[in-house]
Amino acid sequence: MRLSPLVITHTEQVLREILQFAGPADVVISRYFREHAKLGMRERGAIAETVYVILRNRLVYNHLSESGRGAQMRRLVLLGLADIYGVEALGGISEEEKVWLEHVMKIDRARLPKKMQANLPDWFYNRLVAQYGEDETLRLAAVLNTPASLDLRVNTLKAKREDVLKVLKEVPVECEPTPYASSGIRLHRKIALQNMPLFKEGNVEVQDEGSQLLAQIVGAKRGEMVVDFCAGAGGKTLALGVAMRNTGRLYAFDVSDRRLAKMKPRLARSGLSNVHPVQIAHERDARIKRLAAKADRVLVDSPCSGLGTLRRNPDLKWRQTPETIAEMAQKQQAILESAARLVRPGGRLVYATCSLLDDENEKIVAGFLEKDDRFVLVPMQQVLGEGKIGLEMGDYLKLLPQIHQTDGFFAAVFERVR
Ligand SMILES: C[S@@+](CC[C@H](N)C(=O)[O-])C[C@H]1O[C@@H](n2cnc3c(N)ncnc32)[C@H](O)[C@@H]1O
Repeated sequence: MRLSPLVITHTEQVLREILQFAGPADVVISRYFREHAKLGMRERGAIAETVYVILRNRLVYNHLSESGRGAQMRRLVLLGLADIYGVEALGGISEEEKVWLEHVMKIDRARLPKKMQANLPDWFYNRLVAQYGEDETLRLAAVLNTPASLDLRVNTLKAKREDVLKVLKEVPVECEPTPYASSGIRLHRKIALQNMPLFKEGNVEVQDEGSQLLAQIVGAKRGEMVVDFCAGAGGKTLALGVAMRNTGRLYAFDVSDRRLAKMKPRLARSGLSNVHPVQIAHERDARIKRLAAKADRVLVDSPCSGLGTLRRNPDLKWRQTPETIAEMAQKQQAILESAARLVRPGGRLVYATCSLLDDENEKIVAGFLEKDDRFVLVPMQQVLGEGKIGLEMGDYLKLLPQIHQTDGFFAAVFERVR
């Protein structure tokens, strides 16, 4: 099947905008498609996929595009398209471009410098190497630079995992239970889930297995008072509400009205009625004070660099800098300190990020424990045992894409002992 030459020109235009890194790639792509309503589904799919491949492989493509002639943006797009569809599938390329592409596609990328193969910005690569060593960083980078699987969480208020697996297999959709999360299903390919009764009736939600595990380690129980301090569009809120079997009170705080609004239809589908979304102005908002020392459990799913989610958001690695990480760390410390005030004596506090960097993880935990001696760390192995989760961890939950096939996640659990 030959691709329309239009795919090349449109991808060039979108890419030009995205490479200015003024906003998230998915937002730019959605806007571009709204402005070009006539683009067909197939073209849209090809444009989006090509942009993502280029963002993932940017360093290697920059290197390969040094040869050849014409605008560099076009050469990047041709490389992306050739990687996905093969040179023969490209419509509207000149003979010269074809010869060039056939030549560069034969280059053995495994012989390029390791750092280039990782396709990560220098500062990030260096920090990962300092944390994990070079070999592990290369394994991590290789997986971070591939698309994620599609994971679902079964809403066990409405359905059983084995029944949902049966329905999916009848479609047929190849899928299997996730290895660690108790309600997860992993699909082998993306499907138009939004149109399926399973989704519309609230039996499943899309959620990475790592996110499901974070909600599980909170350990929320029936009848408790739980606070999801950075609830966003409610991914973990929904999982917590189900763990509480739709009883007790679950506060969903966030500073973003827009994100909280996205939680509404999800809540409606889920059938949960124990969730109370509250928009707060900032982490020291007066509305938080009346819950001081009342919560059994508080989850801080903190704003972070998102560098653990590069499989889904490959543009993040080019948008973050050491400066944005340092700013983020200050915010994380402030949010964790404020959220801690809500925990009752004997209650638990969970700090989580989807970052791979110590600066946003271990260092925040150390800073917090140093300042607030009412809290002690609960070793993650103990927490996992309590939740019957079959994972081996030390003090923290550290999920890594190359090992656990999830996004990169970090979590620490604290108990208030005074
Ligand atoms: C990692 S996201 C949360 C994702 C969400 N928990 C989920 O599972 O879908 C972090 C959230 O923190 C929110 N946030 C940022 N600053 C905050 C603050 N000072 N207090 C509370 N929430 C904040 C952001 O709006 C964002 O929605």
